[in-house]
Amino acid sequence: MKWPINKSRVTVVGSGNWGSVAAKLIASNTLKLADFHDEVRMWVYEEVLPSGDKLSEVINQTNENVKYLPGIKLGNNVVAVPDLEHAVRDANMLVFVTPHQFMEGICKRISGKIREDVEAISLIKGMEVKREGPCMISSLITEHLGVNCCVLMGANIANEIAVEKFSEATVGYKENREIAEKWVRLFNTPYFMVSAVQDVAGVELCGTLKNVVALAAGFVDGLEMGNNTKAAIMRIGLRRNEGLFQAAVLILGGRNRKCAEAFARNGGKRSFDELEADMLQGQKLQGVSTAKEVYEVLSHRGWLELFPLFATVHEICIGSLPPTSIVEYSQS
Ligand SMILES: NC(=O)c1ccc[n+]([C@@H]2O[C@H](COP(=O)([O-])OP(=O)(O)OC[C@H]3O[C@@H](n4cnc5c(N)ncnc54)[C@H](O)[C@@H]3O)[C@@H](O)[C@H]2O)c1
Ligand SMILES: O=P(O)(O)OC[C@H](O)CO
Repeated sequence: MKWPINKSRVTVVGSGNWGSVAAKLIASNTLKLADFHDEVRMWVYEEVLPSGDKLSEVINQTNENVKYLPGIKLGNNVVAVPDLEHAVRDANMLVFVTPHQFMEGICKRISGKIREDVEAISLIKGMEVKREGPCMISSLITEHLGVNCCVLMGANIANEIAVEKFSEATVGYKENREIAEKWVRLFNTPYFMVSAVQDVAGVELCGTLKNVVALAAGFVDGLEMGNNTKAAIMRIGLRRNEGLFQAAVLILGGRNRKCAEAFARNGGKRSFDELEADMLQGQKLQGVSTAKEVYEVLSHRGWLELFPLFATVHEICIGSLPPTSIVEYSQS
């Protein structure tokens, strides 16, 4: 039998809720695609479980991420690796899917320790704000690692994709259509339909800002204002950017919305840190820090009045405004 000489090796950097589902999707495809090695390494930020066992060892024994995706088999070709450098060193396709606040540290740790021919993709929603301005996570990866970085975003709640309910996502790429199509083949399944567009910034921004919109929706739910109010808040707040966010606002079933609902129900008396710790069992909220980052960018540029929804969400999150402001500002 003749094997292709240049088979690609994939490593998933991250093993939370979406990271584990991404590994499952990819592993189902590498078994079928002749130009990929079957094995998919998944970097695990090591944790000791209440049983005293190490998470990475339990994943390899049970083929399940018992903490972040319990009850779902990842595929026998997924190998959990707790050593970050070991996880990435042989891969030429790196899939980044950690909470965004950890990415800069991860990039610094692996800089100079990856193959020269690496192609990267980010599934991460978030941004870093520097003195020079905002930096989306795909740009952060490119800057630190010197690699091309696509993005994959969509109306994707990981737990639903894990049980193979139909959904879709978009790969955003800069120039190389061939690479984008390779990523599409790696992720696409009958229940996860992936397409590609030549627009990294648009795809990544929609995915990222959706988490702030989801907080606004959660505040309205917590105030028990109903669906009409929720739709009105979205439309008024985003009127200048309606088209951009039409798809994003549909994704309201996730963790950001849920925690924001609890925050508003408690009248803002319990912080998001507390709610995250109580409600998410180690999973991380991205919307609250994204709201802060977006606020800093808007404030720096003098654009706060142009994006009242984003500004109000941040001020509610930090306790400068009560949750009811999400409705009041729209009425003014
Ligand atoms: N979960 C979803 O439905 C979903 C869907 C689409 C996109 N996303 C995005 O994917 C990204 C990753 O989210 P997730 O759901 O896979 O993660 P998660 O919130 O479920 O899990 C948190 C992860 O962070 C790890 N972690 C904790 N402390 C760490 C540290 N100091 N350094 C490095 N890692 C640490 C944990 O081990 C765990 O793997 C986020 O940007 C999120 O917005 C999530
Ligand atoms: O659970 P959330 O709120 O982080 O949302 C999950 C994804 O970002 C939805 O696309």
